[in-house]
Amino acid sequence: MKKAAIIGGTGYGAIELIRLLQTHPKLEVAKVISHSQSGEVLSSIYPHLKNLPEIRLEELDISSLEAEVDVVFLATPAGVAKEIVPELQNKNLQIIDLSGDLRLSSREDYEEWYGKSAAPQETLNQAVYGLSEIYKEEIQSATIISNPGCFPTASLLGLIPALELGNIKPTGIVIDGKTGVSGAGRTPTAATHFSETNDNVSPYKIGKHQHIPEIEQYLSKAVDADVTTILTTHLIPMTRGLICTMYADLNQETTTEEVIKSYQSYYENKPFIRILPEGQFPQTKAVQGSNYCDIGVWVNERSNQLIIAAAIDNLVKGASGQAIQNVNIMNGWEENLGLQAIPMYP
Ligand SMILES: NC(=O)C1=CN([C@@H]2O[C@H](COP(=O)(O)OP(=O)(O)OC[C@H]3O[C@@H](n4cnc5c(N)ncnc54)[C@H](OP(=O)(O)O)[C@@H]3O)[C@@H](O)[C@H]2O)C=CC1
Ligand SMILES: CC(=O)N[C@@H](CCC(=O)OP(=O)(O)O)C(=O)O
Repeated sequence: MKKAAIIGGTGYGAIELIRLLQTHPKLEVAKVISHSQSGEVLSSIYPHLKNLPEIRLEELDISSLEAEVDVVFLATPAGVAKEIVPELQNKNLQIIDLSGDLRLSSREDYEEWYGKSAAPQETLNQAVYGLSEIYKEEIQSATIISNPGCFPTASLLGLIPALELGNIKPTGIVIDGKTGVSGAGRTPTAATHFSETNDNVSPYKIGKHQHIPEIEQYLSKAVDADVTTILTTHLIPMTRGLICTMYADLNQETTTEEVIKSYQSYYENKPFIRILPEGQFPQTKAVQGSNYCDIGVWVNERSNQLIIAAAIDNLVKGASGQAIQNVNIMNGWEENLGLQAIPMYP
């Protein structure tokens, strides 16, 4: 059994890792590290964890991690991993960062979009982008994984097949994203508190969302040319779930049936991608609590455009589930270990 440490122990990403790893046969949680509440028992903060063996939150001791664990998950806000990972990166550890700190290859882009100083270039160079279905080969030999953001996960999984297969033009792609409130983490803000989010749908971070450069970086990689795109994110009154509905111009006339077949073949043997049959579209409830990404497509023959919708659970495929999937790939294990639960419904 390999051992994992989780940094950022009292956050949503961390408790989702703990939930999922309960059923993992080859990886167990050995240490949960908290900068704000070390010494506390985690179930005193999260009562749903009460019947697990006691998890006492610990302080971070970077020097002892290598001797105690094999895998380190950083489920911390932007700005934390860029300080910690450089101290861990040449030790015998597999490191998975759930934040945006290591996702952008350009330090200037990070500083512009995140408003913080970037990680050292050497750390960025060693980090592999963990979009599991697309970069499996690179992930297999990685020691540092930069886990994708939630909107990038859904939009890249939805768009990359059509771009790589030449179905759509790389210009003028529009991504309309909607997310549940848990995407903003546990600390409440004026924008996320109940009376602001309940009975409301609101666009946010228009033109400024930190996932825009991440999406553009990997769309550009898919076509080997610079791609710009529009992402508009909306906060909606639900706890979990995220859906991106995307619009792109087709390169040539085609049918929904043909595009579905091409997606099915692109994602053959990818256990977490479910391509929906013609006439069906993804919905967040159908993936809730699971690592699935459901994708539906439709050719709008009147405008010669492709509509693609992709739904995930932001905390599972959008964060902790994909992080575990990446550890499975790095270790040569079955990709679905710890991730076999079917979605919760209704
Ligand atoms: N929520 C989501 O749907 C998704 C989240 N992510 C990313 O994953 C990461 C974790 O997200 P999430 O768990 O939702 O966020 P939370 O805000 O719920 O948790 C983050 C945790 O990090 C710790 N932390 C906060 N500030 C600091 C600091 N200055 N130094 C060290 N630790 C700190 C805290 O835990 P403690 O005090 O116990 O150390 C905090 O609870 C973030 O980078 C987020 O952007 C990515 C995709 C989706
Ligand atoms: C509702 C909400 O605020 N969601 C967050 C999700 C970001 C996230 O979790 O990803 P990073 O790791 O890139 O910060 C947002 O849209 O910024």
